[in-house]
Amino acid sequence: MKTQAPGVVPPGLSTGALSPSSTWTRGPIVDAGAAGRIGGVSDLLCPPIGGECFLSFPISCGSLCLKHQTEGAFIGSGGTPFRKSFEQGGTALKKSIVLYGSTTGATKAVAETIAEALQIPVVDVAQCDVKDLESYEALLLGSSTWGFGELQDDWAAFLPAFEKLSLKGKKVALFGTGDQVGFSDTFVDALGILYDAAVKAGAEVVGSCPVDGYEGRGLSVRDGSFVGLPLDDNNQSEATAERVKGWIERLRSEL
Ligand SMILES: Cc1cc2nc3c(=O)[nH]c(=O)nc-3n(C[C@H](O)[C@H](O)[C@H](O)COP(=O)(O)O)c2cc1C
Repeated sequence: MKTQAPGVVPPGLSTGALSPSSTWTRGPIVDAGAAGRIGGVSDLLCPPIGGECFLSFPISCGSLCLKHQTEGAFIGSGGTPFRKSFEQGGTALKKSIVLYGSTTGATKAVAETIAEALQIPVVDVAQCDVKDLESYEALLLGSSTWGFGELQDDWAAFLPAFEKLSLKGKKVALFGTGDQVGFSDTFVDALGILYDAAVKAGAEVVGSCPVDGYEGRGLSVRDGSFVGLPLDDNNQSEATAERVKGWIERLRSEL
């Protein structure tokens, strides 16, 4: 860790109930990925240590860490408080990767958005060596659905190798794009296929979504919820950005 000279909270950032100038000092610069990312723009780096808490947020020149002497302090951006993350003890995001299959680019675009927001690698399943997945603690799997309820082609080719993995102790989150009007009975069925494969391999699947707001149903609905994040750029493109954003925020606490 490198340490910086004392400073103040950069302008434009809210420190909640705390004064940005009187009590905050600029702390060490930390590799945010190594320290763990928790929520929104700000990242809580670790739980209180010796009565201090350490918080960071990405800014254009990197990740700046602020140190405050008061337990329970929080910092946020855009009005989002991070006290909740703080109270949860600052769990770091597991070592995660996004793996996607996409034929016309819709799922690829979502995969890249998710990977960028979580600052984790993203790989096209068509280019993936299954051995490369073993070192990850969490896999975010994306696939579109083709035919009538079939996995995207590259995913279909990869599935036999994927099914041989042991995913015991690992977490899996699923997302996918589909068309709930043209294919109302097989809407995002790929999520259901990947869900079954992940559960069979011993993974814990997180990131389910309520069915509210969707007309399509199919294999991806279990116990009244989608097993992952369903997206429909064919009919509800205006909802995609918000759905992705909300899902990412929930995932941060589930991964
Ligand atoms: C021939 C064809 C079959 C499709 N079958 C389904 C389907 O069964 N279920 C579904 O939800 N979407 C289905 N879709 C819609 C695609 O999954 C959707 O357009 C998706 O966003 C494509 O994503 P990609 O570009 O990442 O492959 C189908 C589309 C086509 C053209």
